[in-house]
Amino acid sequence: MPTHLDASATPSSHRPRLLLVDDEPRVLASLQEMLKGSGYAITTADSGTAALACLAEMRFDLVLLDLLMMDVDGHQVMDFINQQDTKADVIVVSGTVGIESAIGALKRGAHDYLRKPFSREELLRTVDNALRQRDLQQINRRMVAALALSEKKYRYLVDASPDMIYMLGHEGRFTYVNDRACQMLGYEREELLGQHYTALLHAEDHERALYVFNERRVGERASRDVELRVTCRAGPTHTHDAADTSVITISLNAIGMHREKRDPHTPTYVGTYGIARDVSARKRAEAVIHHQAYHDILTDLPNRVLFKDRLGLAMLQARRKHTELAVMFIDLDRFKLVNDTLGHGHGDKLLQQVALRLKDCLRKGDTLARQGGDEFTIVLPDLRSRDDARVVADKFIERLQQPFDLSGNEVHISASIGVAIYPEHGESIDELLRNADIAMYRVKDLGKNGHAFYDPSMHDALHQNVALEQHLRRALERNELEMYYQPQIDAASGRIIGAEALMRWNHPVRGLIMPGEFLPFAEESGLIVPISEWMIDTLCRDMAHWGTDGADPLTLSLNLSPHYLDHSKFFETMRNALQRYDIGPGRIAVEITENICIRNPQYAIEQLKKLGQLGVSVAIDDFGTGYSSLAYLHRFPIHTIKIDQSFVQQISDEDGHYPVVLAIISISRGLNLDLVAEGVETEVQARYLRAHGCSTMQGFLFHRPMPLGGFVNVLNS
Ligand SMILES: Nc1nc2c(ncn2[C@@H]2O[C@@H]3COP(=O)(O)O[C@H]4[C@@H](O)[C@H](n5cnc6c(=O)[nH]c(N)nc65)O[C@@H]4COP(=O)(O)O[C@H]3[C@H]2O)c(=O)[nH]1
Repeated sequence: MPTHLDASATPSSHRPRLLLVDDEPRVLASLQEMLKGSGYAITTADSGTAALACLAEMRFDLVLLDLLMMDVDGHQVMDFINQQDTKADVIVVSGTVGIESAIGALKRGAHDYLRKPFSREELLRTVDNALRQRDLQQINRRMVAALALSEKKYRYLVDASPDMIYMLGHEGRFTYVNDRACQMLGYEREELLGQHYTALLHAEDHERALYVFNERRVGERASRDVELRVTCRAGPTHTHDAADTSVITISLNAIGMHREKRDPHTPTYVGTYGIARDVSARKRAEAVIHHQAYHDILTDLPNRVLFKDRLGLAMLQARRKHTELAVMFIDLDRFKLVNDTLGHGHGDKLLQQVALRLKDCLRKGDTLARQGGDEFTIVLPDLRSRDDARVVADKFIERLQQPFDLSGNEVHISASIGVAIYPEHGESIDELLRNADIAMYRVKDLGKNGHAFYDPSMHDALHQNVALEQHLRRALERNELEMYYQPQIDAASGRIIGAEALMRWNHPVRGLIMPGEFLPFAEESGLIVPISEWMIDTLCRDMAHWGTDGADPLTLSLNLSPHYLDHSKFFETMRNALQRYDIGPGRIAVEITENICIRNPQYAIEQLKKLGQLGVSVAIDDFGTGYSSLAYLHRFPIHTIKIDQSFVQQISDEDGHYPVVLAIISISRGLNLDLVAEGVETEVQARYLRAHGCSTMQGFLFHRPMPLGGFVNVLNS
C-alpha cells in the first residue's frame, strides 16, 4: 500500500521525489523515520507490486529499493523502471544478498548499494550523492541538447551560405566542404573530402595556391581575396554557358588553424579554413572591359594603345636579337568618298572587310591595329630582310584592289602604305610611326595606291608641304588669291560670248603661281573646300561688277574640283551666292572633268542634276583626255563639251585630218551639245575648227587669262 509523506514544508514540485520500497514494515518505517526532515518528498511502497503501481502513476527521482521481496522482487521493479522514459535512479537497500543478485542490480543500472544495517548519516549521504549526480546528469543532457541545436543552426547557416566554405588538413586535403562548395564545383561531398586541393586547381595557379593553402597566420594577417581558377565538373548551377563550365575563378581567403599544445606559445598547425566566392561573372565583365580598352570596337583589332605596347615589345626583342622590324602605316585611298556616298554604315562595313583582308596576309607574330578612321598600322617583327616587308605590302595592295561587296554595291578602293624599319628609321615608337606616316604621305603625293619605304629626304618634302599648307591658308586670309578671266569668242562674229574663270595666287615672294601648282595640294589637304567657297563668292561678285548692260549677257564658266563636288555644302553655297549677287543661274556654266564621272557616277549625276534644276549648265572639260566616259555621257545633264587643248594644238594643217577632233565634234552634234575649243593658239587651228563646225573658241590667239580690271577693259573696248 503506497503512502505519501511530505518530509518538509517546501513545495513538493521543487523537492526531489523519493520512493521507498520494502516489504518489511519495520524497515520501511525506519527508513522513513531516518529521512524525516531531510526535505525530500517521500512515498512508500510495502511490496514490489505496490512499487510498480507508484512508478506507473508518478515520476520519481530516486527509488530506495529492497531486492528480496516476496511477490515482485527488486530486479523486476528495476526492469520496470528501465522501461520508463524518465527513469528514476535506484539505490539498492538490502541485507545480505548473493553476489549474483548484487551484480544483477548493478547491471540494471543501480546507482548505489546500501547494506543493512546503516546509519542515518550513511543513508543521507548516499541519497544526497545520488540526487546530486542525477542533477549533474540532467544539466549535462540539457547542455548536450543545446549544443546539438546550436550545431544544427550553424550547419544550416554554413550550408545555406552563398559562399563556399572549406577546411583543409595540414597536407592540403579537404576535411570539410559545405553544400555550396559541392554545388559550385559540381562534385559530391564524398568525392571532395580527402581530395587534395591541387586536383581542382588550374595548373598555372598551383604556385600561388601553395602559399595560400599553407597559410598559417590567423586574424588580420591571414590571406585575403586571392583569386584562383578551379576546374569544375560540367554543369554547375551557377553558369549556363556550356563553354565556360570547366573553369571558374574564385576569390578566397585562407586562415591558419592550430591546436594548442601544452605550451600555448607553440601551437600545432592543423590546416587552413576559409571562404571562397565564385567571381567568374565579374572576371568575365572585367575581361570584356579590358578587351575594349585595348581593341577597336568596329574591327576588333588592337587599338593604338595596344599597338604601341606590342611595338615596344617587338623593338626590345629586335634590340636583343640584333634583328630588324618593320612598321607599316596604311591609309585607304578614297575611303571618304565611300562614306559620303554610301553612308557611314557601308563605310563601317568596308573597314571591317579591309581589316579581315589585311589580317589574312599576316603571320602569327605580326600585329595589325586600327589607328582610327581609315588608318591601319602593322608591326612585322623579326624581319629576315626588307623584301619581307615589301612582299607583305604588295600583298596588301593586291588584296585591297579586289572589289568589295557592300550590300550589293561593288566598291573599288586602294591603299597607300608607308614603311619604316627599326632601327634605321627610328629608335623610338613615336619616331617609327611618324616616319611610316611620312612615307605613306609620300605615296599619296605620288598618286596613291602603292608603298614606299621611309627615306630622310621625305622629311624635306613633308616640311615643304606643311609650309605650303600654312601659306595657302594664309593666302586665303590675306586675299592673295585672285580670279582671272579668259574670254571665249564666237569665231564667226569675233564677239566675246563668255569667259572661263581661272584662279591665280599672287604669292608675296614667288610671284604669280598657277593653279596646277597649288590646287592639287589644296585638294589633298582639304583646303579646296574654303578655296572653292571663296572662288564661287568672288566670281559672282565680279560678275555683278561687270554688269549686264549692253548686248547679250556673258556666260561664265568655272572649274569645279571633284573634291568640292563631293562636299555636301556645295549646292547650297552655289545657290546662296547666286541669290546674294542677284545673278541668273543661266549665266553660269560649271566645268567638270571627265574623271568626276568615273569616280562616282551616281553621286555626280545627282549633284549635277540639282545644278541643272537650278538653271546652271554643265560643261565637260578636257574632253577626250580622261577615261572613256561615253557610256555615262548621255546620263549626265551636260550642255557643253570642251575640246582639250592637247588635241587642238595638234592641228597644224588646215587641210589635215585630225580624227580625235573630228570625233569629238561629231559626238557633240549627235548629243546636241554646245562645243568649245580651248587652247587655240593659231589662225590655222581657228580656221580648221570653224570649218568643221566648232565656232566657240578660247585661247592665246584671242586673249590670255586676265585680271578682272583687264577683262572689263576688253569688254568695254
Ligand atoms: N598653252 C595654252 N594654254 C592655254 C591657252 N588658253 C588657255 N590656256 C590655259 O589652259 C587652261 C584651261 O583651263 P582648264 O583646262 O580648265 O584647266 C584648269 C583647271 O582645271 C584648273 N583651274 C584653274 N582655275 C581653277 C579654279 O578656280 N578652280 C578649280 N577647281 N580649278 C581651276 O587648273 C587648270 C589650269 O589652269 P590654268 O593654268 O589657268 O590654265 C588654263 C589656261 O590658262 C592657250 O591658248 N594655250
